[in-house]
Amino acid sequence: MATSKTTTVSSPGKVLLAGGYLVLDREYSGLVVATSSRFYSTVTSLPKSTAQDKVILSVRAGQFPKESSTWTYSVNIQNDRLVINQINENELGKNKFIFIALFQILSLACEKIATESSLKGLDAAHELLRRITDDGNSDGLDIVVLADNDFYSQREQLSALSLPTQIHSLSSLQPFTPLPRPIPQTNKTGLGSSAALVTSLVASLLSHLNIVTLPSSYPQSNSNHDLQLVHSLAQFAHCLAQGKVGSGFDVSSAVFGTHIYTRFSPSVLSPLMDRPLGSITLSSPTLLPALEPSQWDQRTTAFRLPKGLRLILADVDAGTDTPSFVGKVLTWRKENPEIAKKLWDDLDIANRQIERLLTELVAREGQVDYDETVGWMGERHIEDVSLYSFSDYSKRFLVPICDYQVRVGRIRVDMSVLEQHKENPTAVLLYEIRLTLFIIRDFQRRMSELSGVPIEPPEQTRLLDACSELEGVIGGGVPGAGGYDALFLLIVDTPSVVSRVDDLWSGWKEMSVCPLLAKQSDGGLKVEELDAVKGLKEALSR
Ligand SMILES: Nc1ncnc2c1ncn2[C@@H]1O[C@H](COP(=O)(O)OP(=O)(O)O)[C@@H](O)[C@H]1O
Ligand SMILES: C[C@@](O)(CCOP(=O)(O)OP(=O)(O)O)CC(=O)O
Repeated sequence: MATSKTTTVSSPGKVLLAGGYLVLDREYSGLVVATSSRFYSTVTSLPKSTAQDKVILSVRAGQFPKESSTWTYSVNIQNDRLVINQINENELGKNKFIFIALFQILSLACEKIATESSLKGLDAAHELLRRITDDGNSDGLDIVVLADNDFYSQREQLSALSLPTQIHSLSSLQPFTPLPRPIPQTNKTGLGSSAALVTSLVASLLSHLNIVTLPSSYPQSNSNHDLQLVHSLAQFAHCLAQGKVGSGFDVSSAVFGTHIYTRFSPSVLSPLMDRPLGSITLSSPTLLPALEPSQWDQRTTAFRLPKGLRLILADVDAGTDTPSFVGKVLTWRKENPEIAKKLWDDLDIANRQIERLLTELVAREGQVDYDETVGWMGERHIEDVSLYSFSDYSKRFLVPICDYQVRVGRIRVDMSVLEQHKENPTAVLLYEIRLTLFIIRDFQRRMSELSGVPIEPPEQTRLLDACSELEGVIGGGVPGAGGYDALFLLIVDTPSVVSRVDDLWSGWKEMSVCPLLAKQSDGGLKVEELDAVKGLKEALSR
C-alpha cells in the first residue's frame, strides 16, 4: 500500500433541515445541510499474484466484520462486452449499492476513454483494464470504505464500555470503531449512508482511473464540469440501487455540501433506468449523453449557517419502526389536491423564510455587535413573541398563518430583556429564526394530522419543546421525512449550551436519545490526504 498510488475521497452526510416532501417536487426546494461526519472511500492497487488471471475489484466495508463485508468482483472482456461478476455472491449475497455504482463507473469510464482518445470499443475497454491493473502490475483495485461513527448507532459500543450516551463518550470512541455485525443488522442514524457511499465511490474511482479531475480543495462554485459529472453519475447509480427516483438532495449534498436544493426532473434519468446490468456494450456511448451536466436541471443555491450557531443532531430510538412515509403522504396529497396545495405553498413560504432569515444573519456576521449578541443569547431563553405582535409577523409571511394555530406564547417571555434588545437587529433575527422554526413545525404537525403520517409525532413534539426551552437553543425540528428516528436543534455554539442539551437528552425517559458528534459543514466532496484524517490510516490497516 505504501508504494502504490492511493486515492481517498470523502463525502459528507446530510440533514434535510427544511423541505421534506416538498423537495420531491421541482416547484419547491429543500434546505440541506451537509455534516462534518463523512464517508471515506480509499482506492489503491491490489498486489500482483501469480495465480490470478482475472481483473479484480475488491470493496471492503472497513469497520464491519471482514468475512461478511468484502464484496469481490471480476471484470473481463467477453466477445464485444465488458463483463462484471460478483465472485463471492453465494457466500455474501449482493451489496446493490456497491455493485451498481461499480458497474456504472466502469460504463462511464469506457465511454469517456472512447470519447476523449482514439481508442474505441474494445480498445477503450482494454485501456480501462490497463488502468485498473496499473499496467499489469496489479490484480486490480482494493477499495476500502469507512464511515465516521455517526453514520451508525453507537449505543451498543457505548454500553459495552459502560459509557453513557453522551457527547463526551462518543468523542472517546476510536475513529471508525469496529462494529460487531454485518451492515443489514446494524442500525443507521439517518445521515444518508448509501448516498455518501455511492458518491465517494464514484468520485474516488473515477479520479483514481484518471477519468475525472477533482478540485483539490472545496470548490468555490458548483459549476466544475467533472464534479457535476460525478453528481449525475452518483444520482443515477443511487436511484437505480434504491429502485426509485427520490429527490436526490442527499447525493447533491454529498457532492456539493450545504445548499438550497431544487431537484432534477425525473425525466433526465428515465431513458437510463431500464438498461440491463452486468455487461457493458462497447459500441456507441449511451450514458455520457444522458449524464452530461448540461442536460441536468437541478439547482443548487449557495447557503450556509451563520457563524456562532451550531446544528446538533440526535438519533432517537423510540422502539418504533418508521415505515416508509413518502408513499402515504403523496397518496394523501393526490387525493386532497386543494388542501394539500395550500399546505405545501404555506409551508414553502415558511421554509423560504428560514433560508432568508439565516442568510440575513450571515450578512450581519461582520457587525461589531454580532459575536457579543450571539454569545449573550446563548445564556438566555430566546423568547419569541414580544418583538412582534402576531399580525406583524404574519404580514412578513404574507399568509394568514393564524389558520394553522401557530403555538406561540408557550415560551417564557422576559419583557425587560426584550425591551433592552428591541433595537438590536442580530437579536431580532435570532428571535425570528426561532419563531419560524416553530411555525415550520406547526405546518408539519398539520401535515401529520391531515395525512395520518406521524411526521412530527407527539413524542417528538414533547422532546423538541423541552429542548427549545433550554437557554441558547434557538429551535429545532424533525429532519427529512420526520418520524421517530432523529431530531435536529439549532443552538448557539458554546460549550454550556451543548452541555445543557446533552444533559437533557441523556436524562430523557420517554425515548432513548443519543447525540451525534456531527456539526454542519459547508463543503461537499473532498480529496483527502490520508494523514490528515484522524484514525483513517490505522483503520485502513486493521
Ligand atoms: N459502510 C458501508 N459499506 C458498504 N455498504 C454500505 C455501508 N453503509 C451502507 N451501505 C449500503 O447502503 C445500504 C443502506 O442504504 P439505505 O437503506 O438507503 O440507508 P441510508 O438511508 O443510510 O442511505 C446498505 O444496505 C448497504 O448496501
Ligand atoms: C421525504 C423526502 O423529501 C426526504 C426524506 O429525507 P430523509 O432524510 O428522511 O431521508 P432518508 O435518508 O431516505 O431516510 C424524500 C426525498 O426528498 O427523497
